[in-house]
Amino acid sequence: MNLDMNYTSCSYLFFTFITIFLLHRLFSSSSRSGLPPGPLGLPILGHMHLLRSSLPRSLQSLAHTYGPLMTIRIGSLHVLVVSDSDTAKQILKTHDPDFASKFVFGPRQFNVYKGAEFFNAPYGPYWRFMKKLCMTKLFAGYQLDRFVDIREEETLALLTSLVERSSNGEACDLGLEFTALTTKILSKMVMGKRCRQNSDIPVEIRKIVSDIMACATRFGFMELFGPLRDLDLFGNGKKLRSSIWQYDELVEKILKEYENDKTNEEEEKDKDIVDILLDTYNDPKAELKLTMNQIKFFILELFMASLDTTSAALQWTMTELINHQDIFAKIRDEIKSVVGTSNRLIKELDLQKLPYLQAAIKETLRLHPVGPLLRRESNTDMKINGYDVKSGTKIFINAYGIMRDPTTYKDPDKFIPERFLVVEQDTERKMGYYQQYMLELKGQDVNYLAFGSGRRGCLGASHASLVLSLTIGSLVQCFNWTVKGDEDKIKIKLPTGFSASGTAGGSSLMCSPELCFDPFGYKTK
Ligand code: HEM
Repeated sequence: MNLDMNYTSCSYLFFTFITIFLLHRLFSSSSRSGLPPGPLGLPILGHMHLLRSSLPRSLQSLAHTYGPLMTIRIGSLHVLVVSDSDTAKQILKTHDPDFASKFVFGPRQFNVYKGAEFFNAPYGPYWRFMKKLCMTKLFAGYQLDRFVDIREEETLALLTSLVERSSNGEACDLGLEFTALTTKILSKMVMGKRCRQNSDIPVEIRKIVSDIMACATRFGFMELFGPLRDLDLFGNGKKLRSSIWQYDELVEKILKEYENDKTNEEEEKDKDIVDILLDTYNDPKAELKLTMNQIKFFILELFMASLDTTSAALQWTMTELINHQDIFAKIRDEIKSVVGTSNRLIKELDLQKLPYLQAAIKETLRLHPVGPLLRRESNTDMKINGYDVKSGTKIFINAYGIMRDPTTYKDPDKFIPERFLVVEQDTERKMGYYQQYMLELKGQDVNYLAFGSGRRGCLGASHASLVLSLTIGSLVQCFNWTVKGDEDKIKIKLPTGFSASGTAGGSSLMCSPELCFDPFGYKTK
């Protein structure tokens, strides 16, 4: 009897094992096709049933089974997912030009500026032309230096409003404050002249850009089912198109005012981003003739690329600092040691002397990257990790997973800013702490991908880093922060690695500022 049972269980186990093995070979992207491995897929859904609300996190855990290069299918979307820094290095560094296109994911068919994209443009003449313009003019170092007054002025305006709230004992929604701050800074950089004449422009832009982004993010699910993506079942496409037309009306008016007010005497140093774009548009010797639609869409893309990202990064940093009061206190001490007895507010010039503040921001973005999955598309056939990667293959680089890899980062889920100070002190003698910091921030080191890396890395990283450091430094210097309600810590409701909503923790960051250093000098305790 026992023997029979053992025999039956063994046969059962044996056949189960063989069946699983055969099914795995049948459904997974096996080595037969030369493709990297991947889990069992379902018809139509693909691997959707294996993915949870945090896509980067789900992909990170699948990579533990299927390795650093795996095949994933989400509905009709077939992608290769890169989950370690060695493989990422091949894509972002060794073969960077061959992977310098991005695959597009989103409701492109409802965009009224068809074919005018820069952010998602393929690696071709238009993208190269605009990238050069960004690097040499629009976001060049000297241009960013010129915008220092805008950043300091708007930070001061934020502090003024918070001092007022603090003296009235009111809480504030930091999410809203940060989005207003980042819109005002960018609006003044892009179209400063118009903003000086009409201070409502940033508010109008923020409303339109928020509407556009809200509509655009509602498409995700339909997008995954190929042909369904063109059916505007819930009317989001119509809403999206109408918001873009609204933007078009506003930007058209602004561009016309620029053309009308144009004078030949204008000095280079007074030019804002719209001035430079229009100069390029009117330049008969320019390598490429820009169209008005390209200019309009480029401006919109700048707002879309920067508002939610910078605001979310600011919110995540404040969340981590409020939840780690010991680190908050260390940053304040560092600031005190730099401003000394001068009793003044920190300035951008001080930032180079505040490595702990910078490390805390860098550590926040390591844990909570606002762009957790980098997109790439191959331009040519090649082999990666011994697997065939055909031209046109779509790739996700899991920046979230790579930045939480325990082989690179000890205790990867913990908030430890000190981990960045050690590396920086080692390299300090070679090139200076701040330069090293900026290079790492921009993805020089493929273990740190908060701003992406390679040709398609973030173009606003230097600007964003200045805004983050100055804002967070000022908020730490001037206020003690408590969470509204009974809790002493902020509960992070959204799984980390998901930040599409642009709000840390998935809800508004309601906090109470208690003034401890008055930047205006009349209420200091
Ligand atoms: C904390 C703030 C920000 C974060 C965390 C962030 C992050 C990123 C990431 C992860 C990418 C994709 C990079 C890649 O695929 O390798 C990206 C691309 C980009 N970002 Fe940012 N970004 C921020 C702010 C900004 C700002 C303020 C601007 C402009 C003013 C900006 C402009 C861009 C542009 C134009 C691209 C596309 C580059 C290309 O495809 O050629 N970003 N950003």
